[in-house]
Amino acid sequence: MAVKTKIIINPMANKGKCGKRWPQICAELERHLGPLASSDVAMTRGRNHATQLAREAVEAGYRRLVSVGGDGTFSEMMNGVIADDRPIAPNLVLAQVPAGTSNELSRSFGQLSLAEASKAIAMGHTRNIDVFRADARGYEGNQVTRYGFVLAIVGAAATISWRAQRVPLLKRLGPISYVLMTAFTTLTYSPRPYRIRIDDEAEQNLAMWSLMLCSFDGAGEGLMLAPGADPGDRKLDLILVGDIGHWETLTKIVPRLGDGSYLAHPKVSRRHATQVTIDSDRMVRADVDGESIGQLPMSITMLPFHLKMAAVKRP
Ligand SMILES: Nc1ncnc2c1ncn2[C@@H]1O[C@H](COP(=O)(O)OP(=O)(O)OP(=O)(O)O)[C@@H](O)[C@H]1O
Repeated sequence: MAVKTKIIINPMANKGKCGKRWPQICAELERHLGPLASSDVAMTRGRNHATQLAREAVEAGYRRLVSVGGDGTFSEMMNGVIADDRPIAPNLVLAQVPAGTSNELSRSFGQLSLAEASKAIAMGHTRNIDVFRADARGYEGNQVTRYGFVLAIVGAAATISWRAQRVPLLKRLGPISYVLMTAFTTLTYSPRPYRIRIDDEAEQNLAMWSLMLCSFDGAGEGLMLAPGADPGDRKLDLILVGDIGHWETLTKIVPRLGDGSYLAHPKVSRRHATQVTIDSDRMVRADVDGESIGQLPMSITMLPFHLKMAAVKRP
C-alpha cells in the first residue's frame, strides 16, 4: 500500500513568498508524487498550527509529512510527531520543501532546489537526524519543553535572534535586521556568569558571551557555526564563546561566523556533549531552532532515537 503523504504549508514563510509560490510547488510535487487530494494538503493559520496539523495527520494514518516553508515550520511539524520523548508512530518519514528564509535541512542535505526536494520525497530514500529536548523557563514563568533539530542558543546570540524577530520593523527588513541587531547587541551585551554542567561532569562557573549547541553545521542565513557537525551522530557540538570585549567580538567573532573561522579564537571552545544544563543569576534568553522559547535555566538532552528525513541518495 502506498504511503500516505500530508503536505503542511506555511503560506507566510519567507515573508509571504511561500504562499505565492504554492501553485508552482504543488505542480512540482504532483509531478513526482502524483495528484494530491485536497485532504492531503493543509495550510497553517498561525504560530504552532503546524504542530497540531502534524499530530492530526499522524492520527489519521499519514506516515510521510512534508513541511513547505522554512526551518520554523519544519520544527513545529516535528514537535507534533513527538510526545513523551519518542515518535508518536513508527515508520514516520519527514521532509522539507525549502520555501522559507532559512532551510537548514535542505541546505545541509544538498537539496535546496524545488526539483531536488520533490525528488527526495518521491525516491523513498531517507537519512537519520537527531532530535534534542530543551526544557527552559517560559517568559510567563511556566515550564517550556521543545524538541529541536538544528541548534539551541543562549546569551547574546539568543538576544539577537529575539530582537530581530520581535521588533516588527526589523522583521520586515529581513536579513538586514540580523546585521543591525548583531552590531547593536554585540556593542551592548556584556558576557554573563553561567553555571554549566556538561554530561556527568562537575558544574563549572564560566563567564560567556554566548553558548551554542549545534546538531547541524550551519544555521540561519549563511552561518557556519560548527563545520563538520554530523546531524545524525547523537551528539551535539557545544560551542562556548567566552569572556570577550565588545569591540573584539564585533571585529573578530561576528565576521567569522559565516565560515566557522571564529572557532580559532582563543576564547572560543568546542566539544561534544549529549546533555547540558545551563543557569545564570542574570536573565538570559534561550532560543531553539530560531524560536525564542524563554530563559534560563535550560537543559538540553539528546534523545535516543532518530527521525527519518527524505533525502536524495548520494553515491
Ligand atoms: N499562517 C501563518 N501566519 C503567520 N505566521 C505563521 C503562519 N503559519 C506559520 N507561521 C509562523 O511563521 C514562522 C516562520 O516560519 P518559517 O521559519 O518556516 O519561515 P521563515 O521564512 O524561514 O522564517 P522567518 O520569517 O522567521 O525568517 C513560524 O514561527 C510559524 O509559527
